[in-house]
Amino acid sequence: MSMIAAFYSNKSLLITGATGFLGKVLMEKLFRTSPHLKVIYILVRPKSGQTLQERVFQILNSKLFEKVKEVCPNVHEKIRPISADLNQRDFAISKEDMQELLSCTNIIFHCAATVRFDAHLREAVQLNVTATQQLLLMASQMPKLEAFIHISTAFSNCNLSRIDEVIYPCPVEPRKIIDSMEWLDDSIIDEITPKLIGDRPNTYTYTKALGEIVVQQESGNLNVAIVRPSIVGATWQEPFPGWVDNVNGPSGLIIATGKGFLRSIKATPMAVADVIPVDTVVNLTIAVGWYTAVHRPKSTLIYHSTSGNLNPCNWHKMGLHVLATMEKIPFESAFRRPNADFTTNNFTTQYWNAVSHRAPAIIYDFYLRLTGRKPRMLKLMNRLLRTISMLEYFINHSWEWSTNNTEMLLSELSPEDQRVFNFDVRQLNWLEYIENYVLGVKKYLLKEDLAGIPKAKQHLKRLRNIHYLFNTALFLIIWRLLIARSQIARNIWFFIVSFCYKFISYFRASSTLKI
Ligand SMILES: CCCCCCCCCCCCCCCCCCCCCCCCCC(=O)SCCNC(=O)CCNC(=O)[C@H](O)C(C)(C)COP(=O)(O)OP(=O)(O)OC[C@H]1O[C@@H](n2cnc3c(N)ncnc32)[C@H](O)[C@@H]1OP(=O)(O)O
Ligand SMILES: NC(=O)C1=CN([C@@H]2O[C@H](COP(=O)(O)OP(=O)(O)OC[C@H]3O[C@@H](n4cnc5c(N)ncnc54)[C@H](OP(=O)(O)O)[C@@H]3O)[C@@H](O)[C@H]2O)C=CC1
Repeated sequence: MSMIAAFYSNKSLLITGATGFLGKVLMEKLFRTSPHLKVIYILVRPKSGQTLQERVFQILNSKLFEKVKEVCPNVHEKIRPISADLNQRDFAISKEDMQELLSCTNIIFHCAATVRFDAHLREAVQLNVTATQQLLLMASQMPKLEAFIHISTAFSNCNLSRIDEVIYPCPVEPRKIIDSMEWLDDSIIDEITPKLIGDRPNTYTYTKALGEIVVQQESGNLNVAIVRPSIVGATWQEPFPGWVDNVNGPSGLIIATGKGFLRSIKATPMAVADVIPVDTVVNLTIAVGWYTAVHRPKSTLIYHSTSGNLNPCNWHKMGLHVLATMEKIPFESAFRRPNADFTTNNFTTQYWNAVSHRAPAIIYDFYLRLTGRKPRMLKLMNRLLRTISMLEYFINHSWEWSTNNTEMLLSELSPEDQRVFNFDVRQLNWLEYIENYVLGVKKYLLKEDLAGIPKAKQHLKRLRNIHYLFNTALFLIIWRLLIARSQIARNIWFFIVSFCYKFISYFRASSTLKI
């Protein structure tokens, strides 16, 4: 019997960010391994015209939750959605709901955040710092609370190259930042943002670092722990391999590559691709919840959920595996054949952006115009290039994360728990993982049917022929123009033609002699 699973039985949990990528996998695993847990409260906001109930219904009826329904048929009774907006005072939770949360919650998993790299500092501070502070305040009024688990990111201190499982200070105290956001206007915030974030690449990593300091400073007597995942990717094993449902991190780039939009990207090929499967992060998080509640460590422990120091894979290897898988399992209706490469300096990046990204988009838009349709490819390409420019920082640096606490926790688990809540990334086979990832992107994100693979292959063959035809035509046109304008080109042309003529004559003569 798993000790961790037994621990969560009869517990009331509170999860923020449960509708997000990580939150959903966390809920799924908790229900599947501890079907006797009492209730999971989730803080949800109405979104895209959907009520809370509709959002929960959609999650429970998704493919991800299929296995849960087998072991926990009354799962819908055990999820209690609470209307909340983490941007509002007291999260805009009703008095009755607040009362219930305060009196019943045993464990909190705080996953909600804005993960956008371009979020305005005010918005990022509100969600990643102020909301964390408010949640800690709520937690301090929960008499039954046993543990508070905060999900941060391994990149919160990405301005350092070696990162230990400790909280690093920031020059300006989070409380001062929170205060200033209340009275500074947007234009001044815009002006001071670069100075505040310093050598971090965006407001996301900066505010996640502030969030950690808030956890450290304001947790009082609570049992608190922080989990820091690196780049979270599709599931490795559970509930099934390759599940993913958003375009963040590598997933969007896998789509852009498979559909033939992305042809080159500035990267350091030998830099570590610190991708970590979402189920590995979730297993660690659940184990951390158990350990923090049961063993009550004296200080706030930080756990790195990273792959680089235990089972490294670099971008070159990852890129090759992605492309090789796309040969076998192509995506449908590709714009061009998937054939991406890494560039290593700004000049070649700009060159390939012009030649391989913008030029084909302009040509395609011209074709759309000719056929009476609305041009859209250049706009799409520019958005993709903007997205890539924001991700580039993470594929051009390497970090070394220590994982002492994570390894300590693994050694504390019983063999059964090590199996059920496996977060030992050393067992990950990258080749297999990437194949499943690409397949998962195709099935769960793009919703493409595997029966369409032969047609997709046919389409790629057609694209290859168009590519050859286009290149040959382009070569002939350029050559023709050169011959018309340059004596040197004409001389080269006559030299090649006479050489070929002589070669054929010689070949003919020698074959006649043999007879
Ligand atoms: C020799 C061999 C060679 C072989 C070579 C082979 C080469 C090829 C192999 C290729 C594969 C190898 C793997 C390489 C992976 C590298 C990944 C590194 C990730 C590092 C990540 C993170 C570390 C930190 C981890 C954390 O701790 S945090 C979690 C991560 N957080 C994020 O990843 C948020 C990012 N995103 C945003 O910050 C917003 O998305 C924003 C960008 C502002 C746009 O924002 P905006 O333009 O306003 O609008 P959106 O609606 O958001 O999106 C607008 C449009 O862009 C699309 N799109 C959004 N995203 C992405 C995305 N990723 N990739 C692509 N498209 C995306 C979206 O589909 C929409 O398309 P559309 O609808 O227009 O068609
Ligand atoms: N994905 C990754 O690569 C990594 C993620 N992390 C961390 O993991 C955690 C989860 O990330 P992930 O699941 O990928 O992110 P998602 O963007 O998928 O999920 C974010 C969650 O936060 C919720 N949320 C956002 N704003 C509000 C709000 N105002 N009120 C209530 N809820 C809100 C979202 O709700 P809604 O559905 O309503 O938008 C959603 O449930 C984050 O803390 C992130 O920093 C760390 C490292 C890497």
